[in-house]
Amino acid sequence: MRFAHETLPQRVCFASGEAASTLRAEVERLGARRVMVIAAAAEAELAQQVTADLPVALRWSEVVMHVPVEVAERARAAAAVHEVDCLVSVGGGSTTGLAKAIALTADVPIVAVPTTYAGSEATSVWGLTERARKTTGVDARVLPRSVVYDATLTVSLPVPMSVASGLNALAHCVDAMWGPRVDPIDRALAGEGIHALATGLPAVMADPAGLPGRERTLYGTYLSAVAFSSAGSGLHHKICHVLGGRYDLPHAQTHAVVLPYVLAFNAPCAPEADRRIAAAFGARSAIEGLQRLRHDVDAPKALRDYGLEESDVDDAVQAVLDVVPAGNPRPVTAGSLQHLLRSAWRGTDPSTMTDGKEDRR
Ligand SMILES: NC(=O)c1ccc[n+]([C@@H]2O[C@H](COP(=O)([O-])OP(=O)(O)OC[C@H]3O[C@@H](n4cnc5c(N)ncnc54)[C@H](O)[C@@H]3O)[C@@H](O)[C@H]2O)c1
Ligand SMILES: O=C(O)CCC(=O)CC(=O)O
Repeated sequence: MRFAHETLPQRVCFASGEAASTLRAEVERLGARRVMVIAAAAEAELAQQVTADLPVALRWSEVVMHVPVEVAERARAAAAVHEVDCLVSVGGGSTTGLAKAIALTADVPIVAVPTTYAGSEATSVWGLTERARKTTGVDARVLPRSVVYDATLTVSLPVPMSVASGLNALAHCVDAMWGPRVDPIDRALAGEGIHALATGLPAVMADPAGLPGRERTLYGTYLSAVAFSSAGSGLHHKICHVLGGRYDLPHAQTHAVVLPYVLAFNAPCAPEADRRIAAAFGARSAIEGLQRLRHDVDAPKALRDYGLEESDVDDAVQAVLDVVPAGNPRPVTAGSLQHLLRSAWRGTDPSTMTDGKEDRR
């Protein structure tokens, strides 16, 4: 066996019901005196609850999904004017993403308090959108120094958003199985992540106010993000980044819709991934396990429901072809991508994707 796996330096605190005291301790560990709290207006109350004891120099609420560069520039300028020495993000992936955009140029530490299952808090991946093009990169400076997971903060996340966001996390696990830098440790983390999410999300559906399902989903989220960050963006993430950046589609729902199509496309040419994903779901095949979960949680079904026009599909195919990751288990052609995206647009049965016999390497 030969591989090198990089474990990222980060403290992770699971602290249900104790975000405020845990966050304060984490900020004190960093010796911070001038904290910038980043929270969207919708999460202002949650943020106030957990940051009341911090030495706050600035509260920032302009948060936009996919982090447009002009929003990042305004936040960076404010952070500089207020001489902040620590960024505390309280919110979903959009909020964490803005903190990362600031840390990328200001080199100040982030403490992240996630309130969705996007997983950005546990990756060193940043994303910025400029003129409808989403650029992503990897930089050690954007990895939050500490993460505080408090499941009570996710109880207010509506069930449909919880499902979509949890499937965003599941997509990190699945895409990690064939990501460009995947190693056996990533696969092990991704398998445990799939198992946690596949049991956590139905529990959230059954009891949205209960903590066990929320805690399990957060645990799966963390594992998914570590696996994804190490393995890198595979075909699924590249497709979703094009759709999110170019057509401003909602991030989590886009992931939730596209995932079964990419899985159905790649699995026939990725037998080990198929076997591991199936085992994590307790199913005969990866796609059977994913489709069962999607049915049980009433997952988002079609891109046409989330703002993509049918006439955008051809344009999207060309844009994705430019960013297909090297080493995808199955060769990607304009024709296969066209079929994949058109199927995802309509929400047709993913098992109608071809079985890949003609492409098997
Ligand atoms: N860099 C990474 O590794 C990474 C990973 C995943 C996602 N992302 C980025 O994250 C963004 C998407 O994140 P997201 O899907 O979490 O969306 P989001 O952060 O935009 O949140 C979605 C919605 O949920 C609301 N919300 C958040 N927490 C809530 C709560 N506890 N209760 C009620 N409402 C709540 C928000 O106000 C918002 O309206 C995208 O820009 C994506 O690119 C980055
Ligand atoms: O921060 C980003 O926008 C890039 C990484 C990312 O979005 C992961 C994902 O697609 O869920």
